[in-house]
Amino acid sequence: MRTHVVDHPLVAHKLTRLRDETTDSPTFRALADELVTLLAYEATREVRVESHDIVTPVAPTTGVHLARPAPLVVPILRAGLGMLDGMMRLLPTGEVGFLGMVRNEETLEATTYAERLPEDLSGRQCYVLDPMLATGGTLAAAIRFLVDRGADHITCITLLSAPEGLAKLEAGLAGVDVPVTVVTAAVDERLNEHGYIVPGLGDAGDRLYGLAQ
Ligand SMILES: O=P(O)(O)OC[C@H]1O[C@H](OP(=O)(O)OP(=O)(O)O)[C@H](O)[C@@H]1O
Ligand SMILES: O=c1cc[nH]c(=O)[nH]1
Ligand SMILES: [Mg+2]
Repeated sequence: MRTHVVDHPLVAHKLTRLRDETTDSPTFRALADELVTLLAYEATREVRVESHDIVTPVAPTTGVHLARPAPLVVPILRAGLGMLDGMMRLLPTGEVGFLGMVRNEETLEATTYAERLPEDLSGRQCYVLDPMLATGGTLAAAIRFLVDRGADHITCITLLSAPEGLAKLEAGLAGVDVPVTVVTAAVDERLNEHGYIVPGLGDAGDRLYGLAQ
């Protein structure tokens, strides 16, 4: 597993505003949207392209276009939905599959409550969107879903990651024969006793969409 921390002053600036507890929901949504577009630029560095002939007003030339099958973008509900538009701005011809997952706040175990993915992901590049990689349980389960269906290249985009979660994810991927990359805006200090990222930004889903029942 590779981890790529996007080191850019605009990312750091927007992330600081996102973390601030005084940032309201509309601003939080706008910042998450802007941040994911900046991260997506790095995350799509290995997106597959193929040669494509065109004619400019001056001369014929050969460029590239995105290869088929189209990449699959997978937001993890709820909070990953806040990253979807920002991602699709860069990959408008991508397809979208959905995974609904929630972490039990006592046991910190993730369970899946919704799944709408193509049955066959053979030969597909997948981009998983989830703002928070805390214990890593949610992303580990999401990656397993995609690998079981045949995905052969997986990139996870997160806004914040915890060192414990990155280590757990890497250990859990031992024996998985698919390249996995995590692209993140920051690796924070640690998890607290409730499994929250420190300093973090709190509950991403709640800050995007309000308190869950
Ligand atoms: O790395 P982990 O320890 O698994 O935690 C991370 C997960 O927790 C949050 O989701 P949550 O369960 O709060 O659901 P929500 O998006 O509906 O708020 C977050 O959006 C991640 O999906
Ligand atoms: O810090 C955290 C950890 C898990 N989920 C969140 O939304 N925030
Ligand atoms: Mg939540």
